[in-house]
Amino acid sequence: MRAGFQTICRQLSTQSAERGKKWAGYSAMKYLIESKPSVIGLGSGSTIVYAIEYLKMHQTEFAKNVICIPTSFQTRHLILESRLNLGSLDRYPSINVTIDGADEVDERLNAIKGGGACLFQERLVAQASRKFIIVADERKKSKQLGTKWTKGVPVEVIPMALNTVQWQLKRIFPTSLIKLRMATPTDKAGPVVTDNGNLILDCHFGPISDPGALYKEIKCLSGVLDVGLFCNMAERAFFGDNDRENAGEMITLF
Ligand SMILES: O=C[C@H](O)[C@H](O)[C@H](O)COP(=O)(O)O
Repeated sequence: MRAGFQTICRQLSTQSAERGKKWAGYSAMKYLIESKPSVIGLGSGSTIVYAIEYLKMHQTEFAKNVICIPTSFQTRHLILESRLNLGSLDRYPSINVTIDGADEVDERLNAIKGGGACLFQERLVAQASRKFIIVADERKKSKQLGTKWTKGVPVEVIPMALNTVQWQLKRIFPTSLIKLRMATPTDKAGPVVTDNGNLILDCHFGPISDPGALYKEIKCLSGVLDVGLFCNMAERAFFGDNDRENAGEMITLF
């Protein structure tokens, strides 16, 4: 009986989160289209699906012509499936604007990313972009990173460096839990493998007082490909309201 009640609560919370994600994805894409960019970056995850859906639904001249740069296998597939123009960083090293999801976002629009193991390509595309926009449902808004997203900061590590990087991290952060991310056993045995053939260490630091400094400290370890802390990159964010249909908030930094 109790388990049934919990299942219903979980379903309701998922449904309301989808409402928030949809508003964020649709609104950000609508906003992006207004500036008529020629090359756009598309992030990964479940919220970005709504942004791509909006573009697909509006089969305008813009949708026919805009070049879309993916940040993952997932997004590449979505772009092709939606019959949009797939581009690459090789051909388009400069991007007008990128929309991407996030796992937690603070008031300065610093974000934890990589909950879906897609951080490295996301950063490549974000750093090639003149504007970077975050889309998320309101649960992701936070006063301090590390307080809402409790699964840890994702760190992408090259497989041959796994043990030594894990050891280094434990030495630098002795009180933090550092865990190799494992796949769901029904989907794959063993660890999660990223689109780049690497592994993910989820690092539980608790509340993060200086995300920029933490990013630099971890990123400089050899064997670390990327760290899921995106600081001073986003200039705008769309947070969808989970309780009300077609509602949300846009935050602009500069
Ligand atoms: O690795 C995944 C990406 O960083 C996603 O953008 C992030 O996890 C947010 O995903 P979602 O929109 O599914 O919450």
